[in-house]
Amino acid sequence: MGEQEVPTGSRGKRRLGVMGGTFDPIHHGHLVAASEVAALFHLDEVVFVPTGQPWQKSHKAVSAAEDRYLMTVIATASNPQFSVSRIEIDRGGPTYTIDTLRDLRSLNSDSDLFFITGADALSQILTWRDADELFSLAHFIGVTRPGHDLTDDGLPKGGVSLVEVPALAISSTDCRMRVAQGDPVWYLVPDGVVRYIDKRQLYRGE
Ligand SMILES: Nc1ncnc2c1ncn2[C@@H]1O[C@H](COP(=O)(O)OP(=O)(O)OP(=O)(O)O)[C@@H](O)[C@H]1O
Ligand SMILES: O=C(O)c1ccc[n+]([C@@H]2O[C@H](COP(=O)([O-])O)[C@@H](O)[C@H]2O)c1
Repeated sequence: MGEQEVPTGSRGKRRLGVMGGTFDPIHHGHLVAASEVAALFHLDEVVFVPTGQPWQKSHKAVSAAEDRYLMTVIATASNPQFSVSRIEIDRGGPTYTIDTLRDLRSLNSDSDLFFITGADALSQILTWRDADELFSLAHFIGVTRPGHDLTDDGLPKGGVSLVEVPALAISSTDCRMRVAQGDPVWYLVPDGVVRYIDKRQLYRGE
């Protein structure tokens, strides 16, 4: 991965990062990725957007949107640069990033959008709805993730930046399995999320 130039964006515009995910549960891999990209790309804010109905995960059980939303709020509450949007949860129906970017553009006409994805998600992006149009609405930033190759092969030139972030071999799947087996998730997810999982008895029967 070569050194990437940081896109300057439009003069005078806010720089709004968008971190989309199922967040079932949110973990430190998500938070470190967002924090690193915010610093490297001089973002004013990163909005975390929990998916409503992730259509490519429809064969899997996904926790209630309100639980995933609240865990995301708990995990991000202490960082003044981070916020959480209900836009995908409240829209209803299958979640498409193209709809989210269109909505965020009209709600934030003063901002350039930077969509943050891990290497695994970036490699699937051409399977997303209206993939061609995604790159005209936001600049995409792919981040390294252990076990996945980070590449922009086949993606529009100038539409994507690739960045290395501290490697955290954490996945939501692994966190859910650990809870199901009675193993700790302390320090993989924020403390408040450990408490929330316990309080709501999430992932116990999986
Ligand atoms: N450890 C990590 N390092 C870097 N990026 C990550 C990491 N974990 C997740 N991401 C990225 O965060 C976004 C949201 O991921 P998601 O909520 O699906 O978490 P996940 O750990 O991949 O979940 P699951 O194991 O349930 O598939 C995706 O773009 C994903 O690539
Ligand atoms: O738009 C699509 O068709 C699409 C298909 C799969 C995933 N996404 C988005 O990619 C992000 C990561 O998704 P996931 O399933 O890995 O949590 C999240 O914001 C999803 O809404 C988007």
